[in-house]
Amino acid sequence: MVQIFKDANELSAAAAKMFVQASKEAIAEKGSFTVVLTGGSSPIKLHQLLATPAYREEVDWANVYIFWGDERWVSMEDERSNAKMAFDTLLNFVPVPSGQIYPMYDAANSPEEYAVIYEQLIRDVVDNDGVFDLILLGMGDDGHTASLFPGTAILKEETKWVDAYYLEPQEMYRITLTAPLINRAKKLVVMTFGEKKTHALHEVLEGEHNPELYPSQLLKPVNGELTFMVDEVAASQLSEKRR
Ligand SMILES: O=C(O)[C@H](O)[C@@H](O)[C@H](O)[C@H](O)COP(=O)(O)O
Repeated sequence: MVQIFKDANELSAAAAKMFVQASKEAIAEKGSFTVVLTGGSSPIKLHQLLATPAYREEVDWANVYIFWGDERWVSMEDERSNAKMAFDTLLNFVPVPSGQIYPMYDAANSPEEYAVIYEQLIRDVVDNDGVFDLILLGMGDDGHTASLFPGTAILKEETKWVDAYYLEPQEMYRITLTAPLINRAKKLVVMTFGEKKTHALHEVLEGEHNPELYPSQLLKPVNGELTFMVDEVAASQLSEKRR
């Protein structure tokens, strides 16, 4: 499903309502809400809204479990850290127990070792089937999502849930959930907006199937639902029927 909003503000407000609703449903059903946050700049407004009293008080944070979809392998003080961004914009302002926050980084391990540990953490905290209640994702200008970049071997991964690799062009390690795990989620939401995303969004949703080039095409939930929340500018090359 594609939802089109006037601008990033409207999109972020709708995403905040969706987050609240998803948390209520999951907690009513099984007592916990397991959510995966994304990096990049797209979720910043959503985070800031969730930290305001109107939304903050609607979420039962004591039962929320926070994971990440991907991370740049840098310390949590580094400006490039997705975890740092989430603490600075959301997690420092909401009463989620610190023991229920699982950054995708640990200085005591190598990225490859930590990928194995993180997968086990998901089995222990989420469930043995790796079904998250909500996975939030962004999309890069090139159609990547999480750290699933065009042309990388990780796009072919079929068994591991988490993996790490050296991303040559950025000269750093990335650690990421893989498509087989992401596609197990109950709810997958890709938030993306702005002119730089127009071309990739069109290719991902309406272009030829070529996930090697547009990895967001790998998003195909097995049992859950996939929603692209986009703004009018990003959607401007989509066919009429979507708008
Ligand atoms: O750590 C990362 O780089 C991300 O998690 C990545 O997948 C991001 O979501 C996209 O690159 C979109 O980034 P923007 O939101 O900044 O456009």
